[in-house]
Amino acid sequence: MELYTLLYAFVIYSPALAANGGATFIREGTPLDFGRSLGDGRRILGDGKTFEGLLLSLSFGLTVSIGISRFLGEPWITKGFMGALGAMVGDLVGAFFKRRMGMTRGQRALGLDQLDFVVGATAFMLATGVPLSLSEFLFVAALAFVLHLGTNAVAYRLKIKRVPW
Ligand SMILES: CC(C)=CCC/C(C)=C/CC/C(C)=C/CC/C(C)=C/COC[C@@H](COP(=O)(O)O)OC/C=C(\C)CC/C=C(\C)CC/C=C(\C)CCC=C(C)C
Ligand SMILES: Nc1ccn([C@@H]2O[C@H](COP(=O)(O)OP(=O)(O)OP(=O)(O)O)[C@@H](O)[C@H]2O)c(=O)n1
Ligand SMILES: [Mg+2]
Repeated sequence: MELYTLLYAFVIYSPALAANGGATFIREGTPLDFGRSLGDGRRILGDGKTFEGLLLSLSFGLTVSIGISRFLGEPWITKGFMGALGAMVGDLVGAFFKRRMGMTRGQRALGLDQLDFVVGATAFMLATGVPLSLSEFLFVAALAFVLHLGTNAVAYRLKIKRVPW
């Protein structure tokens, strides 16, 4: 794949990446599941998924979308935002499965933690009519996996994240 294609893939996923990073700045907030549990006795989503985190992440995602739209054209405000929204929905689906598997908030789920938001962003961007190739997806997934390990270790040291993963 050409370098240009890789750069393009990174740019169109950047609202989603920024959204996922943005939520981390909220350490406590109103849980999206309002503290409710399912029949299995476990929380629907848990305390790590809040209204405040969702709002902040979408604001970051929108800001970056507006930024990339200056180069890619106005439709990217919507397309980028859909990527950010998809990332956060993917993160919620990931948390839902973690709770169903009996994992507590912040417990490590290698693979799921790094890729839930990339899968969500991809699904939402495809639904918005963004043509994504498998190689672009695989590139961004691999990049997000490595970046996620790095950013989270740094975010933990800066006391932004509770756990280093
Ligand atoms: C390649 C290796 C091994 C290391 C790379 C090290 C690296 C990239 C360091 C960057 C360090 C940095 C600037 C850290 C700041 C700490 C921080 C704010 C981290 C936020 O990200 C945490 C993480 C949360 O994920 P989780 O909730 O699922 O656990 O988000 C992961 C995000 C990504 C993998 C996407 C890439 C993110 C970034 C490059 C930085 C974070 C982006 C923002 C804060 C958004 C900025 C947006 C605006 C509008 C200014
Ligand atoms: N919708 C969201 C997503 C994230 N966060 C904040 O960002 C932190 C890091 O997000 P993430 O790593 O995705 O959550 P975890 O703490 O790992 O929780 P879970 O096990 O539910 O994924 C969360 O703890 C929470 O403080 C939030 O407030 N609202
Ligand atoms: Mg997550």
